[in-house]
Amino acid sequence: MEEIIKVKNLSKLYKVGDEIVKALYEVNFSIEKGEFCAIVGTSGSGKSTLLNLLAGLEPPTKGEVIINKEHIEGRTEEELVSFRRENVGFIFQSFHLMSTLNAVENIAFPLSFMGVSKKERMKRAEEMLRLVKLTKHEKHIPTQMSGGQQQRIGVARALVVNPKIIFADEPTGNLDSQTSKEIMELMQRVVRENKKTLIMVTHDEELANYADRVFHIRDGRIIKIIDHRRKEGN
Ligand SMILES: Nc1ncnc2c1ncn2[C@@H]1O[C@H](COP(=O)(O)OP(=O)(O)OP(=O)(O)O)[C@@H](O)[C@H]1O
Repeated sequence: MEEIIKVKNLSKLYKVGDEIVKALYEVNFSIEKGEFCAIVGTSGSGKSTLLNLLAGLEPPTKGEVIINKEHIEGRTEEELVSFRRENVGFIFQSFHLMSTLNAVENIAFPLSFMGVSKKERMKRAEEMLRLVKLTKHEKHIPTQMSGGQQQRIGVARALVVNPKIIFADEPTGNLDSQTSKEIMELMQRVVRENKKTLIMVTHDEELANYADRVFHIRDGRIIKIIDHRRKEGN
């Protein structure tokens, strides 16, 4: 199995007044290509901090983040911008769709920064629209779609750039429980079919169980890792 993410002794400390907050403290793990991993914990446990360090959105205080055999800690902001563009897709809690663009244009949007021709952008966006089963809503702008449909567009948009890793921070935080399950099933399916690696942050243990492995985090430390793959005999 190919290792896509490895972290070694990863820590993020914040100084607040005279106090040092250990948002993340000496964390070690690795993730294989094609895994769907959930990071679960209560508010303030360090989930978003971990996601931000893995995605190269923030530098660690100490330790190593190795993505696809390359160290990303210690890189300049400019280098991180191109690292993210080439390797990473994001799915957000509040969807972050462009209100004036329709469904297919929203999906195509990230490709406009990558020198892809308009014809090719639309072709790839249409493929993603089919993947998330929203072809009938191609021309709908975000306000003409439900929350669940908007997040399916969010999933398609994250995939259109063909990233190695997709990060999702509370992707169903704004959705009802039934729609949340549908989005989890969609993410599980597209990750499997497209052999993508997905790292999702959630405070919801039930939704976390859709993942192959669940990392439980408390006070900035990983306290246990539940592996569902073993149960299935894989
Ligand atoms: N910029 C910052 N300055 C100081 N402390 C911070 C900063 N960012 C996060 N923290 C602290 O680090 C700890 C972990 O925060 P983090 O945002 O990672 O938690 P979380 O598990 O994602 O929480 P939530 O579910 O509420 O988003 C918390 O104690 C938080 O107060």
